[in-house]
Amino acid sequence: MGQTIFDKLWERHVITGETFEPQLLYVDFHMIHEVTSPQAFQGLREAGRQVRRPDLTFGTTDHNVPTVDIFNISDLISKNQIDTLARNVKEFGIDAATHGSARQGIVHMVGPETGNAQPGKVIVCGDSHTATNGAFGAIAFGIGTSEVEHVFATQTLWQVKPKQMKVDFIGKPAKGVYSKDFILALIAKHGVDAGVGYAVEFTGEAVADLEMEERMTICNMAIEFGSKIGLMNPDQKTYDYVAGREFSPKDMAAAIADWETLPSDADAVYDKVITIDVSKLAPMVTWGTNPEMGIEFTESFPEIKDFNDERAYTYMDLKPGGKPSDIDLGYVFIGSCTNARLSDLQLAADIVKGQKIASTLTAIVVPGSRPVKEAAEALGLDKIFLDAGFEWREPGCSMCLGMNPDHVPEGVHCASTSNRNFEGRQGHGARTHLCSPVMAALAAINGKFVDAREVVA
Ligand SMILES: CC(C)[C@H](C(=O)O)[C@@H](O)C(=O)O
Ligand code: SF4
Repeated sequence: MGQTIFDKLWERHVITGETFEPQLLYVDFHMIHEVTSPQAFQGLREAGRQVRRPDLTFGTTDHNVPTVDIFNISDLISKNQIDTLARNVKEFGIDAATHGSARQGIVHMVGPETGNAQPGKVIVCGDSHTATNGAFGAIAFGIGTSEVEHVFATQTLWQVKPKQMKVDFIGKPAKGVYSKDFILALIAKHGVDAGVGYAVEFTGEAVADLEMEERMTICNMAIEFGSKIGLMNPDQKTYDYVAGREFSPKDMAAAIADWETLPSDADAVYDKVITIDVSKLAPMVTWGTNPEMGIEFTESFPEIKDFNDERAYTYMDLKPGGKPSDIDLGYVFIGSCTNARLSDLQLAADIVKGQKIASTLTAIVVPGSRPVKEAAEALGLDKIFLDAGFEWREPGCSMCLGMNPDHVPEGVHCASTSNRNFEGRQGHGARTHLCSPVMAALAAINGKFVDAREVVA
């Protein structure tokens, strides 16, 4: 019987234990950030332990980073977490993209950018969007703080092998429809719980056609589909992305020869298969308070079917039957580990170029990392955004979640390229509408959502 990429990677990493019982997995790479690592370091210290493989561990600061002046951290908890990370990596001998350094960025951007995200690896991080790295053909998943401590001490982790699902994206998308729309459409159709207990392989010609950055957007939101693990088969685009980075393999030819054995076999068996024809998709916009509460731009907000819908409509101050184009937007946020890579900013800048944002709203662009910020500035994208009336910020998680000074004001509707639209996620009473970077850029210009298919040539 054929094997999936997931089977192959799992098998390579099991140290001990029986299938369907907890098995001890070897961890190839461990990313850490300032929010979920302090207690784990403290645990090590109290037990008199060291980090077993500091060379396989890498840190960055992201969640608490102020994006106007990164060194002016007025919130004491934030400052303490950022200072603590700097102290801990120093004490335990870990390499890090420290505050303000050239490699700094959102943790799920730093792994790929430094060449640490590679096919064949098991990658973990104390953060739920770690599956972003799965786009490289890796098993990558988020872990809790006690597991972070376990990985520090042993470079291993106990895990039960999950079931497997294949999500086949077939067809070619219309212009104006992006990978963000693929994943939002999958979640809207099947729900935020559909992936619970599964490792999800995203595959099909529509995935093969995507560039690596667009692929990462899909794997990033596996957790919004309920799955800790989302992954893709590596191909030439993957190898080209990994090559030439700081931590890419010294012998790329040998690495590629191995990576070519990883993709799922044609006769591999899955516990569940979902097929989505992306040629039938339209740009997506969420109307409610979880990522499943999303519709195609041309649809109306659905009828109330349960208490959750009722509560979401009240929180969002919207009504069934309304349209995305009716939403009175006051904010636009282009950022986050879902959609703040260079290609996202380029797509948004192409829309914005030579235009002005609507006078009724505030719009900010927050590059996901310093390398992205610098590359964007080298291309003059910062000027395009600034000329249009956007703010151009320092990299960090920013307005994706209210852990730093960037908040959407209470009651204000925000078009956001991030991944979560929970109550209060972008600030107390903030009303988030998830969408692609192009939909967000168009919304900034028009003051309301418009159909990207009618604008993108
Ligand atoms: C703060 C962190 C633990 C959290 C996560 O795990 O995802 C955050 O990154 C988020 O996106 O909600
Ligand atoms: S950008 Fe948002 S989703 Fe990504 S790690 Fe930061 S807070 Fe989490």
